[in-house]
Amino acid sequence: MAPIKLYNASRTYQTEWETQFPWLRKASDGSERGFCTLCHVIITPYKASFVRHEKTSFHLSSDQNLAVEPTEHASLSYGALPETLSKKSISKARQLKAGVLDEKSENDYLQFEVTSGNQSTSKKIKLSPNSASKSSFSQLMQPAKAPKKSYEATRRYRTEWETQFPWLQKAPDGSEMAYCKLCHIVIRQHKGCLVQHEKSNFHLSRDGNLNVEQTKVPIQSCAALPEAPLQTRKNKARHLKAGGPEEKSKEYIEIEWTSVDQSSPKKTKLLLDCNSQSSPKLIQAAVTPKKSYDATRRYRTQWETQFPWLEKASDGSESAFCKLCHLILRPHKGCLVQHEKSDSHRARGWNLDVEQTKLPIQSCAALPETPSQTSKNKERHLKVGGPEEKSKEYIEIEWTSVDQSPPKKTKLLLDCDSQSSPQMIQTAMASKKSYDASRRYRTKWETQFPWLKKASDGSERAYCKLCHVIIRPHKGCLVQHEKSDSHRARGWNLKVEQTKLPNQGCTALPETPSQSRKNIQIGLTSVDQSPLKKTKLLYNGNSINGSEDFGTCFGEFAATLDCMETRELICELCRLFYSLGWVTGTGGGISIKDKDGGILVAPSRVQKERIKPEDLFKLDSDGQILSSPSNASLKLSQCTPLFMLAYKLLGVGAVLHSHSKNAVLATLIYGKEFRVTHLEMIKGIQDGVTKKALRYDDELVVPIIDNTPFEKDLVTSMEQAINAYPSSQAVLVRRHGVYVWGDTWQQAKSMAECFDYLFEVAVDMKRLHMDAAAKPSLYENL
Ligand SMILES: CSC[C@@H](O)[C@@H](O)C(=O)COP(=O)(O)O
Ligand SMILES: [Zn+2]
Repeated sequence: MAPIKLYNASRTYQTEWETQFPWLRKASDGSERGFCTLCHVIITPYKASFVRHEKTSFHLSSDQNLAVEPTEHASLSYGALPETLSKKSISKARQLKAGVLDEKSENDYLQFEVTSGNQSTSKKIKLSPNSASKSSFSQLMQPAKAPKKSYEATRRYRTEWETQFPWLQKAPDGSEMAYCKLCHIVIRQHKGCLVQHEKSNFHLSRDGNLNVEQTKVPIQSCAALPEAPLQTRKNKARHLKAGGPEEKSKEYIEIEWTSVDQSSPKKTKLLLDCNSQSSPKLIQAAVTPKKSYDATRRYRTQWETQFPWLEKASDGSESAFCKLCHLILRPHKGCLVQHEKSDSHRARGWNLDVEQTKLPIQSCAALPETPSQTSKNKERHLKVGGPEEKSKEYIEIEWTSVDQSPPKKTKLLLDCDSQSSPQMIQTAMASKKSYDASRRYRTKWETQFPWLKKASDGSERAYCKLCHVIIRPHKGCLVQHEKSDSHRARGWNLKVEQTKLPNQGCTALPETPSQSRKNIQIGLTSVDQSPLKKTKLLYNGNSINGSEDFGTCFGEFAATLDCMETRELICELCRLFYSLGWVTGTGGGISIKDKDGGILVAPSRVQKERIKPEDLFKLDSDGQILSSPSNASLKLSQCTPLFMLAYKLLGVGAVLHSHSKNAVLATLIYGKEFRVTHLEMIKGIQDGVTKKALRYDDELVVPIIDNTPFEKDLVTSMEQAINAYPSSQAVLVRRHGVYVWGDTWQQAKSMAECFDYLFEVAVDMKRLHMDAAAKPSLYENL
């Protein structure tokens, strides 16, 4: 292809040319070139070029001697979208010229419809009286002949160009012309013109291809893109992004890149010249991204004045973060404004925290009666001391911020046209009834959410004591908030304060310390900064010596947990017991009393290892339900009547129910009682009467009751067993499992482990034809 000749850079476009060439305008691409408004082509700024162009059949076929006079419409869209006279318009013009239509007499101008893509606009066409010769008039009278096909007219737009020029598409005007999606101009359907256009500053300034972001260079040694010039590299990168034809024949590396529209990263292949002169460094240099628009942006702390809900994102980036919506936002003021207007953000009501306290000005028109977004915006402007404040009247109000900081005074803008009264202001401000307005804060939520209190702004909203954010008075929102990273990062469960370690030779924490227990260990101060509280520190049963007071080892220093901690603990223990095979197949269960005496019980027929704190039921000491899970499909565990037996009869702190195979097998090798002796793990069991730990050489006896088709039918026999064996801390249920209890959950857990071990040993001894109930002397002679 012949190279495109560039015009002399010193040339400038002359407006007076337009007198001679009415179709001519200055090109809108920032250059000094001319633009044919009929053909939509750019022409070098030489008079000779225009003359030449005017004679081309391409132009003639468009012109038809019609001098177009741009109207306002035309100048507005000039240079942008194509404006092609519709055939209907041309034929009308012809008829006018020929005097077939009489509109000519009324007006020298004719209002024409000009089609541009799908749109049509009005335009005036001046009929040039001297332009057409008589012959051309008579020509016009003839039915329109198909114009002689010019070189241009035979050209076709080629879709395959789009591979090379990702900014390209077919002109939306139905013609065969090309169209730049970035510059919004029509270009001749000529590859040279496309290349030329791509190099123009106008286009380059709009070039969206400078956003390639290299994340990894998996190929280590390859020649990459040339070091210079920059534009060439950009072009290559672009070619690759577009998956140009070269890609197939050469080596490439895979890169990830993000598009200007911030959509998720895409993978693409980057072409490499594998002539091996270059190093990976070069690759890197070549593809090192031009900083995208966002990459150069910085978070600005001063935005927080205007947007009280804003903080810098905690992910180390320069992004902004909405404290209410927990959303990361682009560090762009426009985006923040946009976000603030969003329904989701407004539903979180950051701006409903203005509290009007006094109206010092007595007579003033205030906010509109039906407070629309505008009034909210007005308030906001005032809160942030917007520009209007300076020029208008205002009243002073006190308001509290979402961060619960001391009330601030601010000025409320008033439209001082004095039609309104302070009442109106009040009405205006009070009438912002939202969805939330009908909701009420419920104190009982605090049981489940210890970090919760009622917002102190007088509203019905909830407030997180840890995150210092106001939350909608909606349980779902509380649950949601509790799960949020920001909340969890603040360690809602750090409210136990360790005061002393009463005994030096004791381990404090259970073996698998969950976050809450770790917290006990590190002794954090209470979130609400209330005076020191005493708490009990767990002892580990390993330190027990036989016959020690069991309570000394467990009970006295056992940390009692609040409702939420207890809920968490049950979930954790369920997972643990599942892994031991104690609560598989939805069987088995756990119930623990919290420090306020509330009995927490898991739901029935659910996978116990997957339950969540909010799935638990809370009962009082009579077994009455205090709170149920919000998921109404959850039913109370069938084990509940059995758990309640131990609570009521023995006043214990926790009851566990295991379906352990060891327990089941043990019930198969014994009759009415499970008996073992002379096993070290017996020392891990408490005597329910003496409250002392059993000795190694004591005999451990556990009653065995027969199973029933329904769990609830075990109540009678279990009650009898408990009464008949007051020392026992467990009841075995034949072919079913075992119930174990303790004064604290730690005791119950620890004893359940010891029991299980002893059941297993007894079963294994039976396999070895030995009797675990027999004294060792029985075997001394073996
Ligand atoms: C596998 S079903 C087991 C149940 O019938 C029962 O024995 C049990 O331990 C659990 O009862 P649940 O009501 O699911 O808590
Ligand atoms: Zn069971």
